[in-house]
Amino acid sequence: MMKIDPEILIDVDNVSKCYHLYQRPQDRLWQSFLRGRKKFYREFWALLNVSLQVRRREAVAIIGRNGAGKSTLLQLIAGTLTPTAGRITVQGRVAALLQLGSGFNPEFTGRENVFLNGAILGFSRTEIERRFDEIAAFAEIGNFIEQPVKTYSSGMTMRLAFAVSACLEPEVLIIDEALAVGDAVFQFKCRERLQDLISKGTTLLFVSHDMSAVKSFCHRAIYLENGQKKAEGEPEHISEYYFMDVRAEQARSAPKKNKGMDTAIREKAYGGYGTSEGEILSAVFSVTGQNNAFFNYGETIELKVICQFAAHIKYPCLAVVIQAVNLVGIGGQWFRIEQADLEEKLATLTIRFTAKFNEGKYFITLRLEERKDQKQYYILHKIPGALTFDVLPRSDNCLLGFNDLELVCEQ
Ligand SMILES: Nc1ncnc2c1ncn2[C@@H]1O[C@H](COP(=O)(O)OP(=O)(O)OP(=O)(O)O)[C@@H](O)[C@H]1O
Repeated sequence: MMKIDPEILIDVDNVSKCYHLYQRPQDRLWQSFLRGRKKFYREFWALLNVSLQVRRREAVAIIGRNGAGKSTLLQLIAGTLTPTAGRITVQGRVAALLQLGSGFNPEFTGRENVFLNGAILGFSRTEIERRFDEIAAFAEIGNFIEQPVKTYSSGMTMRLAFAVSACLEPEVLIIDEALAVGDAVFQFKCRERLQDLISKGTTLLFVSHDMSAVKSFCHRAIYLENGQKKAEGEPEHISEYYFMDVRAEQARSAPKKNKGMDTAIREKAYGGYGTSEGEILSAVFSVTGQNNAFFNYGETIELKVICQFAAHIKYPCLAVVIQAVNLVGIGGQWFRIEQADLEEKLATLTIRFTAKFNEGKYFITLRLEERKDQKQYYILHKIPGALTFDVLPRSDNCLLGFNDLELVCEQ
C-alpha cells in the first residue's frame, strides 16, 4: 500500500482532464445510443499531466489566462469533477469556495445553509452555534440571513459562503476567484481574514487574477497555460513571468509591430524570463565578482552587466531597480545602451551608485528593454532580484525607512 505523507495535504499526481466537445447537441444523443462504436465528439484536454503538492500551512496560488484550466483543477481537487487520468489525494477538513455555486441549497435560508455547510465541513451543531454570530456579522447581509438563499444576489451568496469557510477555520481552504466578488470594503475584509487564517495554519489553494493578492499572501505560485504547468516558484517571480507573457501577447497582436519576430516569453538560462530578442548574460558586483556583496553605508556600489540583443532592436536599454527586502521598489533608473552599432550587439555596462541606505538587505532587479521613451517599452529579459546586497549596521545610525533622503534639521 502507498504511504501517505501527513504533511502533504493536497497531492495532484500527473492529472489530466478531457472534455468531450460536441459540434451539435444531437451528437451527444447519438453518442449515447451508439456508445463506443462511433465518435461524435472532439476531445479537448483542459488539463494535461499536471502534478502539484501543497504542504500543510502553505498558501499556493494558481495563476494563468482565461481558459488555462485553473477552475477545472480546483474542481478536481474539491472532488466536484473526476480526473480522466492521474490521481488526487486530499487530506484534512476541506472547504471549497468554487465559482460554480456555493454549495448552498437555494431553498434553505442563509441560517440553515450555514449549519448545513458547517456539518459538511465536520463541525458539530454546538460549534457552529458558537460561531454563528461571527459568520452572520462577517457576511453583512442583514436580515437576509433568515431568507432562502434563492432570493440572494450572487454577491450576497458569495459573501455568506466566504464567511462560512473563513469563520469555521477549515484545515484546507480552496478558493476560486472569490475575492473578485463583493465591493472594495468586503474584498479588503476577505484579504485580511485570509491572511489571518494562513497565520493560524490554514492551508490555502487559491486561484486569482489579482497579482497583488497572490504576491502578498501566497508562499508559492503555479502558472498554468493551456492546461499544463508552465512554471512554479516564488509568487513575485511567477507573476512577473505571467505579466510578461501577457504583455508579449499584446505586443504580438498589435498591428504590424514585431512582425515575424519570436517574442514568446521563456525562462532564460541565466535566470528570469524574456523573449529571444535579448539576453542579460552576466550581472555581478565588481567587488566580489558575484551576485551578492556587503557594503558599508556611503560606499560605492558598482555592478557590471553584460548583455546582448538582436540586430533589429533599435532602442536597447537597461533598467536597474533597487528593491527593499519586502520587494517594494525604492528607486532605479533606465539607461540607453549606446553601443548599439557594435557588430555582435554585445554591451558591457558599469553602473555605480552610493550605498545611502539604511542597514538591511536589498535586491536589484534588471531589465533589458526595447524602450523608445519613458512610457513606451517592452521587456526583452527581466531578472527579478538578479543581485542582492546588504548594507551593514553602524553605531550612529538614525535613518528611518530605506533610503537616506539627507534630511536637514536646523534649530
Ligand atoms: N464542461 C466543460 N465542457 C467542455 N469544455 C470545458 C468544460 N469546462 C471547461 N471547459 C474548457 O476547459 C478549459 C479550461 O477551463 P477552466 O474553467 O478550467 O479555465 P480557467 O483557467 O479557470 O479560466 P478562467 O480564468 O476564465 O476562469 C477552457 O477552454 C474551457 O472552455
